[in-house]
Amino acid sequence: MFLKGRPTRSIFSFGKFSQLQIPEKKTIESSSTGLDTIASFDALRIFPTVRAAMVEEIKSVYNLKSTYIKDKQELDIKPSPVQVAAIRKINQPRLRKAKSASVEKEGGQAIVDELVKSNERNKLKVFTVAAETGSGKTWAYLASVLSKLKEDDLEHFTRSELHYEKAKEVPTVRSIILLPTHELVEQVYDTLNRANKIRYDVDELKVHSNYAQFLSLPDQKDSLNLRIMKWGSGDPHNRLFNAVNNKGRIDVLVTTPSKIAGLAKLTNFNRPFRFFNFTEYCVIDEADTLMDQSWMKDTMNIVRRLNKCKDLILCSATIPKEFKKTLSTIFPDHQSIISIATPSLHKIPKQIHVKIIDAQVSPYNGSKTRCLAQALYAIHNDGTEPGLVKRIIIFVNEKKDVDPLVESLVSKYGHRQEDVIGITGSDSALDRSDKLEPFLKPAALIEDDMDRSKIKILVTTDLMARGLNFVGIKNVILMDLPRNSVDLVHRIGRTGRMRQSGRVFVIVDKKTRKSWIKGLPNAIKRGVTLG
Ligand SMILES: Nc1ncnc2c1ncn2[C@@H]1O[C@H](COP(=O)(O)OP(=O)(O)OP(=O)(O)O)[C@@H](O)[C@H]1O
Repeated sequence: MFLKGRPTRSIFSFGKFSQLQIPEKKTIESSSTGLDTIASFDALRIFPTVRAAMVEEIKSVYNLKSTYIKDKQELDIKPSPVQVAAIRKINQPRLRKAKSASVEKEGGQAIVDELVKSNERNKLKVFTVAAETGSGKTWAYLASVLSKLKEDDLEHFTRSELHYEKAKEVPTVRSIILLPTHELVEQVYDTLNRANKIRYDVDELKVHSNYAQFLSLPDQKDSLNLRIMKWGSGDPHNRLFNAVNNKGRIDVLVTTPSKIAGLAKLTNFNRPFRFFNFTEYCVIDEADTLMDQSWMKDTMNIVRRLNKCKDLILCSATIPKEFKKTLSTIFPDHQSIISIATPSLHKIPKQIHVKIIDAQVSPYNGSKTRCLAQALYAIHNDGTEPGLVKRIIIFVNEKKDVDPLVESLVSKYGHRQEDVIGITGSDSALDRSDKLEPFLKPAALIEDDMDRSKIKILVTTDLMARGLNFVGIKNVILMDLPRNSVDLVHRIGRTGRMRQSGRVFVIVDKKTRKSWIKGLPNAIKRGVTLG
């Protein structure tokens, strides 16, 4: 195993495929202050109704199968480290608009003061949020964005109720969440939708008096009542235009960069980007993907158009080496970049156990498929997850290998056709969503499974490795060594999410049986940062 870097911080280098930026010590230290003292969302600056809806949404999808808790209402939801670190830094209040120039300062000085304040109020701030997989980054940025939308509404209301009502009719998109795939658009949209529907009793929230009048409004007192829209693959462009033109502003638009970039090709709409002229908050999730060369053009075309954007939040579980350079070319003013990184960034959660299986030895004699079949048999019969459908995710590097592997597991190794599912980018969005469904919710009881499956195997590529919130998956098998350490982190991160346990089996053969990969399990156990 390569251990390099200063003795105090050993790095596990993923061979020549090492692509992960070593997290900066000062960033981690500045993000870590107070992590151990803040054990409740109440201690964080979150708009009260957003906090209430968030906690209830997290409870609503919590996987009780990994706990001894019977009723979700008994859950005590505490903020994860990235949520503490990100919300504290992002949700800083900006200078609010002064009612009138400060009377004691006459003439020029008052104007200068107001200009300085106006710059501060409207200056673009770029936040980078980096934390390990499954650590709750989605709510780390949603809590911040939704709080700002509510604070802005409160400010409108404070000026006058008429002003507040008029603001709702302005045809604009107030905030955008950008994600790389249709599945992630669905996932974040579903999270927002659930939170938006949560009913709360404002009286029970014990809110500060300056919220009371605002929160007694009919459209505030029972639920967040935000206008949330997903604009995914297959959704026509005029669906966005009609939504904004006919019903007024959209609070949160969840979409992909290519959807918005596609507006530029429209000839039958004048000024198709006009709805983004007043967008104030933008999140780029899986930012290292959306800012790599294949996505960069679309992503940056959008960011450049958001000339009223105040907060740009770049979020990811991995910071590749070139990411820092990319950022400094786009945002030369380093002062405007506020980096947030948790101590566990680029570390595999310790509750994930990694095992290397050598397909070169007997009885596999170099056949990785035979080795895989044996691993599946062993998992199937190891007594874990009793009574539940065991779900296993297998990652291969090449899309062309998915179907042949599915076929081989069924025809050669006796698995039932309905128990082995292959997903690639060639599948339609609808097919992918149907196939993924059993893996995106807690394990079902065998007797409740429509196919009476005892095991459900998903064979897929890195397309499904990023960001997807697989629920309660206990076994991930890497049929091929990932191309680099970024992909390794995301594949492994489909299990062991939010402090749950998980196992990862890495199958190697003479081509990939590098000496260093054998050091991976021990490096993870020792909490070594991946390079
Ligand atoms: N404070 C919390 N306490 C318990 N569970 C939480 C908390 N915050 C979020 N979760 C749950 O943790 C799971 C993972 O959250 P999320 O998908 O945001 O992780 P992530 O950091 O974005 O992962 P990835 O890097 O893989 O995208 C979700 O099911 C979410 O409901």
